Amino acid sequence: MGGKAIHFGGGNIGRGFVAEFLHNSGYEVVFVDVVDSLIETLQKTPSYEVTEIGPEGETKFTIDNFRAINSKHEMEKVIHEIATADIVTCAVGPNILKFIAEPIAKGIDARKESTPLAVIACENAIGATDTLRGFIEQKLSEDSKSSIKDKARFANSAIDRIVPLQDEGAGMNVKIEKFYEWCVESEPFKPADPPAIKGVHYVEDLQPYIERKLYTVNTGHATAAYYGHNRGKKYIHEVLEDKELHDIVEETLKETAHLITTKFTHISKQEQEDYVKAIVKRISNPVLKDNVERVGRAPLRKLSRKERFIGPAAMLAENGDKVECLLGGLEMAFRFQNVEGDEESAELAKKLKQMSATEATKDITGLDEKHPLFKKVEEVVAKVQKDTA
Ligand SMILES: NC(=O)c1ccc[n+]([C@@H]2O[C@H](COP(=O)([O-])OP(=O)(O)OC[C@H]3O[C@@H](n4cnc5c(N)ncnc54)[C@H](O)[C@@H]3O)[C@@H](O)[C@H]2O)c1
Ligand SMILES: O=P(O)(O)OC[C@@H](O)[C@@H](O)[C@H](O)[C@H](O)CO
Repeated sequence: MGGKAIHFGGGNIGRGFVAEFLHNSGYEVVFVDVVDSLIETLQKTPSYEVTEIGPEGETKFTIDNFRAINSKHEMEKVIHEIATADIVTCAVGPNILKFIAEPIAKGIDARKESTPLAVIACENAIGATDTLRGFIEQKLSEDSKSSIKDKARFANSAIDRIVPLQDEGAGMNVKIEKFYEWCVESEPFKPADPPAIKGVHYVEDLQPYIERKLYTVNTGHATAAYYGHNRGKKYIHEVLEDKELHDIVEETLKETAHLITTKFTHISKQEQEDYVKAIVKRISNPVLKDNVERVGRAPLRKLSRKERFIGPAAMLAENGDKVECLLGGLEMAFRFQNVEGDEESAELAKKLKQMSATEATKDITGLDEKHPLFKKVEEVVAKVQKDTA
């Protein structure tokens, strides 16, 4: 075990989850970020603490054996590190993948290692590594493209662990829930073994894992966040303490549970019910103090075609199944406008002002006008537009 892992994004999930696992598996972690203060602090800090909060109390881990590079100022260094690394991971947000592709491509071009680089994107999105790969391929030399299997292997992943915003003054330390699930595709590494990262669950077929995660954990979370924001709640656990909103979250997850158990027939109704129960318990945890604005952040991304509302609702509507609760959460997501510090929420407000309901539905959700869900979503958009005019 051991080796070197380059991790893009020294934020919450990066420091708190991905780096913890890589560190505990013997890898030296090189953080790459664009925030000067973050990189400077990491460079001055020999170690930081990850505190896992579970039902039986807290467990602390010390993370050391890391370095940090600012890609805004030292791109050549980043490229050199990638050329000599074993693994590249990232947790930067799905919209940032296009910006980190160039140094990865140049690092792959410069590789002389006999083993391929493992590239694993750790974002809340379906096929995030494939998306990153697409951007990387646009920047790769023809030589690397023709021998890509020898130079890099790309595996999608599904990553689940709640890392809330950290307390002011916490420095680099991260408070995190004890529960975790990190599933990674095994197929792309064959015939070699996948990277030895303790705690990673390698799977042949990631689709059921990522869809179940996004359309249960994140659909439930987002429903709570958008209703909560609308009702003036500060934290997710406060939303779940409200009986009416608690029921709304549970009813919404019955709709997505129907989709999951009919689409992936190896997941039984009982198994999905237990999964939902565990998730409602996780997001109700008051110790996490997870802000509704963090969970609702970037509403345009969350309202897009494969995301937590439109993704499951579209598939359910195609089968003529019930989507009313998902539409309720969707309405609240459309109402998440002009939230301080959230650029997408301002852009959402602008789009809803400037476009007709039909145009806004097409533009924001990516739904085709002929799709069986389209009219229902268009009605929601028109209603929000009328109320917020
Ligand atoms: N926090 C969670 O509970 C959680 C759980 C699972 C998955 N995720 C996913 O992980 C990703 C990151 O989430 P987070 O909560 O850690 O966010 P975060 O904002 O705490 O961290 C993102 C980091 O990426 C950095 N970054 C931005 N642009 C960059 C660039 N061009 N190069 C390098 N770094 C760059 C930011 O400066 C920041 O430090 C998201 O896709 C999120 O959906 C988060
Ligand atoms: O990270 P986002 O913005 O896609 O979604 C916000 C939260 O739902 C998310 O970060 C969860 O905490 C996480 O996905 C739990 O595994």
